[in-house]
Amino acid sequence: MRGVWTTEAVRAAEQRLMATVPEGTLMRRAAFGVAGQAARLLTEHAGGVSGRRVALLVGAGSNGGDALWAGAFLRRRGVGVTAVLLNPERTHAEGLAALRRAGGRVVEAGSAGAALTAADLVVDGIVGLSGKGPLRPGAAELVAAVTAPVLAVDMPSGVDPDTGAVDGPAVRAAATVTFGCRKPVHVLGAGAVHSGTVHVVEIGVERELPEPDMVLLDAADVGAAWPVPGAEDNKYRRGVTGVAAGSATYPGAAVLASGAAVQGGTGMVRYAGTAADAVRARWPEVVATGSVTDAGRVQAWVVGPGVGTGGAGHDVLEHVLSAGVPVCADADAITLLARDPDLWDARDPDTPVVLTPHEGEFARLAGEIGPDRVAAVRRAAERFRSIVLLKGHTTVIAHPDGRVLVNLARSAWPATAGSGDVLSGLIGSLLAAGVDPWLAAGCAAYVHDLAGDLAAEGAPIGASAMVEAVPDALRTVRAATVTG
Ligand SMILES: NC(=O)C1=CN([C@@H]2O[C@H](COP(=O)(O)OP(=O)(O)OC[C@H]3O[C@@H](n4cnc5c(N)ncnc54)[C@H](OP(=O)(O)O)[C@@H]3O)[C@@H](O)[C@H]2O)[C@@H](O)CC1
Ligand SMILES: Nc1ncnc2c1ncn2[C@@H]1O[C@H](COP(=O)(O)OP(=O)(O)O)[C@@H](O)[C@H]1O
Ligand SMILES: [K+]
Repeated sequence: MRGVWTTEAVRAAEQRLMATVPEGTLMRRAAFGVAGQAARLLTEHAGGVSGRRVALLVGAGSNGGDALWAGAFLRRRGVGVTAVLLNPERTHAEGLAALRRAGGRVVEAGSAGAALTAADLVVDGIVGLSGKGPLRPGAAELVAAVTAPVLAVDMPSGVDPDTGAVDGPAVRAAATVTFGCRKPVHVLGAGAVHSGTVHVVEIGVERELPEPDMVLLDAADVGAAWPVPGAEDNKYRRGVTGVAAGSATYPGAAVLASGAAVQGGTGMVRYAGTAADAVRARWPEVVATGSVTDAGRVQAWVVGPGVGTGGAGHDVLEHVLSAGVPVCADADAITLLARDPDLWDARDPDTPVVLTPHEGEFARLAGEIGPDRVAAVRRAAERFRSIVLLKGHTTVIAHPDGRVLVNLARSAWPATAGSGDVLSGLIGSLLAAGVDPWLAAGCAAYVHDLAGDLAAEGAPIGASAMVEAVPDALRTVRAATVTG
């Protein structure tokens, strides 16, 4: 697992560390990391390092200081460096002196045109963790004139450091070098996209950090958590997943959710609903009945996709919530819970529930998300005493105790109709096997995204192709467990 820490936690850790090392040490370590990545990007985009040109956009604080020191290190490797000062009176003095000593040029924002046009790479040292709001007009004008790839120092300027929200002009980086650990800006919403490829440079601060505020799963974590049957297992011990999804109008939702549960490795899928024929036709291994009351015993239910929001859907949801086994409630089940909160009374308080809304369903259930997605999902998890998984390019999964797991999509190919049904089937499969519901949601989101990426291979796909690719995705994460 990789942690993500808020700026507040990073600053506190930085203060503790600063008391133990000589002044300027952390900045030089940070800048050395920036210079290394700058050299790598110059090689990639301009075919070499020596003789290439770099422009530094330098703001008023330590972020600008990092950029200036990085410029000084790049000078030693023969790079032509020009610093563009956005706020000359408040420029980091030691960093500026270091760059000048190393032979760097310095210009003010008004005369930056030539340096920006000639640059093979631009380093964004405008603003870092103290950033508030979008780029101010002077900085925005300079950034708009950039055509070369941008390397962001610590974070892309103009993005909110703690929410990743972009609310106006902001830097779009090819890569970001950050220090000690990832911060929310690197993994949430638009911030994740604006950060480009994120490189974490150790500067010592990482040793001072408390428990992370959010976590990201690695392939090896997912591989280790995904159940593997042992010699003692049989289909029942592996867990039986009930799927209450689909209808005569939407049989596809039933086929996709059931198929994903099969491919996710559950011992048996029991389908209950009016799309039984369609499910049997595509997945003969599924035991299908017409109603949840005839379904037989299951260890977890997936409920909602395509069941409709009328009386029949309402009754199905009520039955499933009162069954005393973990439930993944998706799609129409969420709309039903939003419309009729009394449905919650059917749930035994100890029954784990995983809610998997997309943004529209989330708004219906818990109100507008607002710019701070993590805070909104945390509030909803606490309010509904459920795991809440908010879908999107960044999937945010909160536990009622405040823990948050984040999954960053590899691509947007999974944004296709029926894709959510696949996710709910995978979650059901893990819940039936007894995997902790918060981890189950995180692992399913990871495998769902990976299956989408493997199926797509750079071309559009439908949700059925994602179901087909689940075994490949599971082989990939299991291989990472063995090798990692
Ligand atoms: N954490 C660590 O361990 C280490 C951290 N280090 C580095 O320190 C950085 C944090 O530095 P920092 O606190 O000096 O402030 P920083 O982010 O440079 O902002 C400067 C000023 O910009 C302004 N400003 C605000 N918003 C703006 C906007 N939208 N558009 C334009 N300007 C805006 C605002 O000034 P204002 O004009 O509002 O008074 C603000 O005070 C951190 O990101 C990392 O790079 C490393 O050196 C070592 C280890
Ligand atoms: N921009 C995106 N990038 C990556 N994945 C996305 C993006 N938008 C949506 N997704 C994923 O696609 C799936 C869509 O789910 P949902 O909206 O419920 O679809 P449906 O109801 O049609 O099945 C979710 O798993 C979501 O995380
Ligand atoms: K920056």
